[in-house]
Amino acid sequence: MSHINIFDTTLRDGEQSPGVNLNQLEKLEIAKQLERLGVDIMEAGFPASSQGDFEAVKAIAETVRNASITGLARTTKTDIDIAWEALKEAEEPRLHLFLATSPIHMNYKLKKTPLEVMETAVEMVSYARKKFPQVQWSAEDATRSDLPFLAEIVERVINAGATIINLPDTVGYSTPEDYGHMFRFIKENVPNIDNVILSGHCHDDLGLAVANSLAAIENGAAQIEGTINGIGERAGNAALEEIGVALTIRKDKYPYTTNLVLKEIKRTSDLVSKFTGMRVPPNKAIIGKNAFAHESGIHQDGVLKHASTYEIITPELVGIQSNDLVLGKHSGRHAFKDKTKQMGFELSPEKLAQAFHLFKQLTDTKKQVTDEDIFSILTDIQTDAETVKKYQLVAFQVHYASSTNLPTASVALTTPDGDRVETARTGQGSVEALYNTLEALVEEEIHITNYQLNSIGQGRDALAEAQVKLTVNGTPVSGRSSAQDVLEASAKAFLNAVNRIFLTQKKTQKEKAFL
Ligand SMILES: CC(=O)SCCNC(=O)CCNC(=O)[C@H](O)C(C)(C)COP(=O)(O)OP(=O)(O)OC[C@H]1O[C@@H](n2cnc3c(N)ncnc32)[C@H](O)[C@@H]1OP(=O)(O)O
Ligand SMILES: CC(C)C(=O)C(=O)O
Ligand SMILES: [Mg+2]
Repeated sequence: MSHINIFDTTLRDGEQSPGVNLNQLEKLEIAKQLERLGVDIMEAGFPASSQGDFEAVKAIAETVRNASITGLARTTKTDIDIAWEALKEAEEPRLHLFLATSPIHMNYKLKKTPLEVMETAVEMVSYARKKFPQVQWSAEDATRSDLPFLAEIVERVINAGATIINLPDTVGYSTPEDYGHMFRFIKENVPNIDNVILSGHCHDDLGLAVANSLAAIENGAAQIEGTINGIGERAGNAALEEIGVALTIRKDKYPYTTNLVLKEIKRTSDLVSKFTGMRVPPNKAIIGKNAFAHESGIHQDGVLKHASTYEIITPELVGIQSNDLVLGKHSGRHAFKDKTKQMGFELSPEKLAQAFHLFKQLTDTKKQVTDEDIFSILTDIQTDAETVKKYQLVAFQVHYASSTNLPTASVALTTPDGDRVETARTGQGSVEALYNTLEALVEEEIHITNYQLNSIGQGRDALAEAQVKLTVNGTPVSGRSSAQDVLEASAKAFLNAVNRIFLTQKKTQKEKAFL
């Protein structure tokens, strides 16, 4: 059976989703989880695009040992040099160099002739190979490129030293038949094509990304690129969990192996969803809440008689536990520590103590503490930047007197300089009153762009998770927090977002020296 390399780009193309803004701690947590999931290559970011991306890629390259780490670069020596500085400590550093080959992109965006594009690609691949043992070259917008031109440029970049050739459907325009045909054409018309690995990279603008990826595999691609939960630019990228499970469940049709550990899918999906704030729709294949739920009588009857009547995938295959009831009021530190390990967290002793304290507080007020609740506590704590100066919530109160009076919130905070400040404001609703008060207390200029409230699990005592997107002095940031009380979760999510600006500000100063 042939092997398919799985190339994950959640941290690069996935982070290009509008409104998504991951900090370094969150990126590292996702990277460690992708390693557990068994991806072969991880695209950790675009190092030359910002100091923040450079640092995150570097940290991931220095941490992850069981996957090849790559970073994106334009065809410029500066981008390649910066990428090398970020990636050189990786176990297997790899450069991902791209340049568009379609007439539309060459004419209107790059303003280069096909010959200039060809020469630039060859020169930069050859430059990159002096540093990197592996160079992947991507023909951006390959699916709208002239095929004979594509074949010629691919042949030349292979001669220049490219070791992987990626043919992306950048704008999600292709159909499975077109995409398969392009791979066959390149296989048949590029004489040195067997010296490299061919890769597929699909976007979901027409809802065909996974189907196109499978067509690429059937026509010679030995590497497939995608993201967890299918997040990414516009309608997103091919969802890797769907490709991994399709290759497993339909082995009869696709006789290929991957290194994916399918039971890590659920946890990976949960982490990505939580950190990006992009919730998974209930009907999403493989990891949606309804993916294994049977609602109608005839289906339920069938499943009770024999699960395979309506179930082609078992929840256990992708790591969904049927019974997620776990620790309770009387559990101690050892059991809790053991649980955190089982859930894939490696917490410092201080963070573990903090998590245990929150868990115990929750068992006092919530009837059943589930894995979902513990996961939420642990992810919040794991990615809380402890060293940064921050605003902290001391106390708050919201008065909702009657439907004729506006709610009033009073809040007390400690500021990054350690001062205590407090004030009160009204609003049309309780959350607005609270946010008006917080805005009045923080020094920074705040503009809220999005606010979402969800419950974690079920029941009237379920944890609330608030996610907020705002601009702080014009810089977009997002924050989240969970608590049993919706207002507490909302206030903490607001401060979580504002506090991120201190990380960003540190970077901005460095960035001046960097660019
Ligand atoms: C298909 C994809 O997903 S490609 C990856 C897209 N990802 C991103 O763009 C996210 C990160 N990007 C950024 O932070 C910024 O765009 C930066 C830092 C990379 C560049 O910022 P700026 O220098 O301000 O340029 P800006 O983004 O406005 O324009 C892009 C420039 O790169 C050029 N360019 C685009 N692709 C390439 C390429 N592969 N190689 C060389 N140059 C390229 C464009 O033609 C344009 O050049 P011009 O200024 O001469 O017209
Ligand atoms: C950078 C390239 C590979 C890309 O993301 C695309 O073309 O979609
Ligand atoms: Mg892409």
